[in-house]
Amino acid sequence: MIRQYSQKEFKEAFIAAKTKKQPFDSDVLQTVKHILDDIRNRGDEAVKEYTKKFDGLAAASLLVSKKERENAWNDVAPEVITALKKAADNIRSFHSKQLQTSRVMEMTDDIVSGQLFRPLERVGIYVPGGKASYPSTVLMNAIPAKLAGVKKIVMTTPARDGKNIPPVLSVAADIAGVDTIYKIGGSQAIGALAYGTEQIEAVDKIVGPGNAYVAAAKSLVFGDVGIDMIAGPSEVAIIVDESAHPPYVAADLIAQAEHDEKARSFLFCTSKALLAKTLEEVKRQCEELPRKDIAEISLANEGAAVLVDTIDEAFSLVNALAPEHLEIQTKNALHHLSKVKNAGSVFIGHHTPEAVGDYFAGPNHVLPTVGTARFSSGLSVDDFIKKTTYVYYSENALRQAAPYVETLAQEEELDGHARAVKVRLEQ
Ligand SMILES: NC(=O)c1ccc[n+]([C@@H]2O[C@H](COP(=O)([O-])OP(=O)(O)OC[C@H]3O[C@@H](n4cnc5c(N)ncnc54)[C@H](O)[C@@H]3O)[C@@H](O)[C@H]2O)c1
Ligand SMILES: N[C@H](CO)Cc1c[nH]c[nH+]1
Ligand SMILES: [Zn+2]
Repeated sequence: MIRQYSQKEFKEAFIAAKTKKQPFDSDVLQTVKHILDDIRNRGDEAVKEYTKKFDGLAAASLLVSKKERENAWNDVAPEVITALKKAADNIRSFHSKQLQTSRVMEMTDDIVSGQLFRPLERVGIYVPGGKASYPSTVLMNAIPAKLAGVKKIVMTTPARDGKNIPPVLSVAADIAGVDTIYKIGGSQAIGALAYGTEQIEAVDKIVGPGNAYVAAAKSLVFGDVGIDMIAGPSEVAIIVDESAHPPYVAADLIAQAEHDEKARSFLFCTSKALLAKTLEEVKRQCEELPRKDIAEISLANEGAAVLVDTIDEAFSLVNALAPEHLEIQTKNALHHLSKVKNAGSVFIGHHTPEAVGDYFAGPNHVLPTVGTARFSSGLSVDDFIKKTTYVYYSENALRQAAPYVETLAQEEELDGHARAVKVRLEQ
């Protein structure tokens, strides 16, 4: 099942190796290029054709109507609605503390400078819906946008049954404050959001995960619109010592593996006996899993277990890997937090499975993958805010600055820049 690697082998296979960063191949890219061009040229007509072709939905309007949104509430179990509302409260509370307001950096009689914080006007949220529905992803994407003050949040997701979107996605959208929902999936959704059609107004930024077609489309429209990130397959790295419980560790490795055949679950363990027990437990638990096939493929092809001498060695490998999720299941786990340099989100102690973060705890579950946690962060309120700097100088302040500005302008041989200062001080 999960293969064991020496530290050296692990470094070669997962860190030094030039892992493919783009989660799509050139065939997918070509298909998506064609779809995007078609949508730019033919608008709604093309969107409808692809929606019929890929999702089996043929409809005059792809908008989820007010009536459909109201009816959805009758089709979702009360306990699911309660859980969504409770999760939404936690996500809102966590993200509300990320909010920053415009700030003044300097304020004297002669100089005022600062930063204006302004929300994006229109944001598109892609919610995957090909193989499964993810209401948690609706909350994770829409709540930070709403808190940031985005004026219009437009969500798209495919109608899996060829008719309607899953009611639970519509209910989650209502709870999170989504304004408009369209029954569109894949690259045609990304194209419609990026370029606009007769029915759909273009947005300023597109966020949310999706399959290879969605990822390829997001990479191609970037520049015309903003995007959050290109999400690759999910990952978890778990650091454990002899205090860990094999059934807990195994369950968490499997929880990530059941997402996708390409998901990556890594174990770093200081105890040989515990490592062996955990791998046995993984085998046993997989047998009971409805998504056994996906998890087994993922664990066998993409998983790795590494025996380390010390916890510090485990952190050194994990920091080089920069995983999407890191779990620390050791004694005094909180004390190790300071050793984390690169990871999307960290889950600390024996009673904090990553699943609690996927749904409920408050931090965002849209996180950097395949090593990109070295230079980027998970989705947050900041993704929906633009920061504009401003400066005011009095004549006196300009006079003080003039010699320096003119010197630097001359150094760069930009006489026009120097003149823009001089001309104001000549009389
Ligand atoms: N990182 C996260 O937070 C997170 C959360 C939820 C899901 N995910 C990931 O999102 C992905 C969801 O994938 P999915 O497929 O279930 O749903 P999806 O909604 O991303 O993709 C479905 C769409 O793909 C398009 N498509 C399918 N086959 C096509 C083809 N041959 N040519 C052109 N377009 C085609 C169709 O338009 C269809 O509507 C999974 O990999 C899952 O692990 C990630
Ligand atoms: N673990 C996923 C991100 O890697 C998010 C998710 C959604 N639902 C369940 N899990
Ligand atoms: Zn998950």
